Amino acid sequence: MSSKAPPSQSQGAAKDETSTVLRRLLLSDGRTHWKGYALAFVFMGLMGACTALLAYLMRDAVNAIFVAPTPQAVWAVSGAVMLLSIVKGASAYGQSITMARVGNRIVADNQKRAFDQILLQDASYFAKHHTAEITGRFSAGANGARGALDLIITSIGRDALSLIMLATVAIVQDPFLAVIALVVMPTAVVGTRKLIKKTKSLFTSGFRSGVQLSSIAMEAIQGVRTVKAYTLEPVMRERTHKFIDDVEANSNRLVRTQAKSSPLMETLGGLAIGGVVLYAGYNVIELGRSPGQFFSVLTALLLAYEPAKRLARMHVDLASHVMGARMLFELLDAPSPDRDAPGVPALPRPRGRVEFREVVFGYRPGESVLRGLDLVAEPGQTTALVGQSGGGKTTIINLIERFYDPQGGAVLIDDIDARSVTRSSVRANVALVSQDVYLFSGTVKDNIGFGRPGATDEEIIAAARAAHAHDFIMGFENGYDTPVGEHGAQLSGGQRQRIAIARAFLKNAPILLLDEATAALDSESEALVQRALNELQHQRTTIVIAHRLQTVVRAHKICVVEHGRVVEHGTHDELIARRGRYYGFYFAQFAHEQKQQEGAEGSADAPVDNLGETDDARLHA
Ligand SMILES: Nc1ncnc2c1ncn2[C@@H]1O[C@H](COP(=O)(O)OP(=O)(O)OP(=O)(O)O)[C@@H](O)[C@H]1O
Repeated sequence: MSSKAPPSQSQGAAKDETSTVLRRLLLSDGRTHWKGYALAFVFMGLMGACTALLAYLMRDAVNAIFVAPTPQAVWAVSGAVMLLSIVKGASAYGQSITMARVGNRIVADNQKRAFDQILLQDASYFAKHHTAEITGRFSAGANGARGALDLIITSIGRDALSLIMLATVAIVQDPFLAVIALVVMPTAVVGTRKLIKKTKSLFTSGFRSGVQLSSIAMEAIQGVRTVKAYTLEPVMRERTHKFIDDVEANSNRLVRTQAKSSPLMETLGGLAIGGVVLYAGYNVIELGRSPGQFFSVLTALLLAYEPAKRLARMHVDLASHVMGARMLFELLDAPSPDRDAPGVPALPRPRGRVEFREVVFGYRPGESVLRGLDLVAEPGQTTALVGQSGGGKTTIINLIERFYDPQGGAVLIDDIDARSVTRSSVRANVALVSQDVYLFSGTVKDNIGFGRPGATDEEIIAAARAAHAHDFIMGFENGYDTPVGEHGAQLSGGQRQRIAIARAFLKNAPILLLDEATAALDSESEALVQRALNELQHQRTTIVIAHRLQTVVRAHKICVVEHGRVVEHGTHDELIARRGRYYGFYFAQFAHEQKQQEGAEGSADAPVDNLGETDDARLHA
C-alpha cells in the first residue's frame, strides 16, 4: 500500500495545514499578545522609516559633497543621518526586547499548557509514548509556536515594511530604476515550494531521530548500573553514536535545503544591482544627470537586499516552525482521559471497604487481564493478593487507584462506584507504597512532604518517626534538608522505602496499597521496613501484594489470583487446611527456602519469590 498522496493533493494539504496552524497561532497566542506585537510593530515601522530616509538622504549627501559642495548642506545631511541612526538603533533595541519578551511568554504559556495536558493523560498514554517523545514535543512545540509567530511578525513588520518604504524611495527618486528592484522580489519567491515540502519532511525526520537519540541516551544514563555491570558501554556507545550521526546528517540536510533559497536571491539581487549601475552610468555620463539620485536608489536597493532575502525564504524557514507548532497542537488536542466530567462529586472520606464486582478489564482490546473478578477487602483489615506472575495482582491495584477504569463490572469503595466520583478524591483516600519508590529531586523533607502538601515540619517529622526513618535521617549531616539525589540515588533501598512509608503515614489515607513493598530488600532492611509497614496498616484497609508468603500469613484474608480471577480465598490456616493452590504455593516456597538455607547447590538462582516460576507438579507434592 502506498502512503504517498498525489502531488497536487499533498501540496494542497500541506498549504492547508500551514494556514490552519498559522491561523490558530494568530488567534490564540497572537491575539493574547497583540499589544506587545503592536508595540514591536511600531518599533519596526520606525526602523523601516529610518532606513528609507537614510537611503533618501544619500542623494542630498552625494550632491552636497560632490556636485555642489556646500558646508551647511553637508552639516545638515550628516546631522540628519546621525539622528536617524540613533532613532533606528533605539527602535531596533525596543523591537528586539519586545519581541523577546512576548516570545518568552509564549514559550512559557505553551509549556504550561502542554504540561497540564500531559498530566491529564492516563496510564495507557505513558505506556505508549516514550518519555523522550513527550518531553521533545513539549519543548519543540512551544518553541515552534514562538518561532512561527516571531517570523511572521518580523517578516511583515520589519522586512515587508522596510521593503515597501525603500521601494517608495526608489520610485520617488527614479521610477524606472525602481521597476528593476520590484521585479526581483516576486521572482525570488518562485521555486521555494519544493524547498518547503522538503524542509517539513526533514524537520519531522529530524525530530524523530532526535527523540530516539534522547531516549536511548536517557535509558543508558538511567540504567547506567546495568550498563556497567554487563559491560555494555561499547554497545551503548555504538547505538548512541549512530543516532548522533543521523541527527547531524539530518541537520546538515535541513540547513542545505533552507539555504537553497539564498543563491537564488543572491543571483537575482546581483543582476538587479548590475542593471541599476548600467542604467545610472548611462544617465550620469551620457545625459549629464546628477549622481545623487543614482546613489540614493543604489543605497535603497542594497538596504532592501537583506529584508528581501529574508522574505524570499520566509516560507522555507516557517515550515519547520509550523511543524513544531503542529506537534504542540496535537498534544493540546489529545483527549484528556484523566480529567473528570464536570459536576462529578468527590468521594467522601470512606471507611475503606473495597469491592471488585465482576470486574472485566484488559489493557489491549480483546485481551482480558481481569475476567469477572470478585474481591472484597473489609475496612481496617489486611487482604493479601498472591498468585502466579501475570495473574493480575498489580492490575487490581491500578484499578483501585483509577489509573484505569474497568470495562465491565465495577470497583466500589464503601459501595460507591469509583467511576461515579472524581479521580482525585479516590486517590486522596488511597496511599500506595510499591517496590519502586519514586523520589523527586529535592530534600528528604520535600519528599516526605509530598504525602500531604502543606504539612508542617512537625507533622513530617512525626511521619518519619512512625516510619522508623527519623534516626537515619538525623544521621545525615543536613538531616531533613539532605538532598536525596536524582531518583533518590543517594539513599539505600531500605531508606527509600521508609521515606515512602513516611509519605504514606503523612497522607493518612484509609486505604493502603502495598505492592511488594519489601521484595527488593535484604533481611535487615526488610525487618525495619516491615515493622514500619505493620504500624502503617493499623486501622487501615490494606491490600498487599506479596510473593513472599511469610509476610502475609497473618493477613485477615488471602486471595489467590490466577488468570484474572480470585480462585481461592480465606485465612492462612483455612487455605492450608483446604490443601488447594495456596497450600501448594506455600509449601513449595517453604521447601525452597529451607533448601536454600541448607545451601543446596543450584537452587540459589531459582526465584524464591516468584510463584509464576514454580513448577506445578512440585506445588502439589
Ligand atoms: N500497561 C500494560 N499494557 C499491556 N499489558 C499489560 C500492562 N501491564 C500489565 N499488562 C499485562 O497484564 C497481565 C497482568 O499483569 P499484572 O502486572 O497485573 O500481573 P501481576 O499478577 O501483578 O504479576 P507479577 O506478580 O509478576 O507482578 C500480564 O499479562 C501483563 O503482561
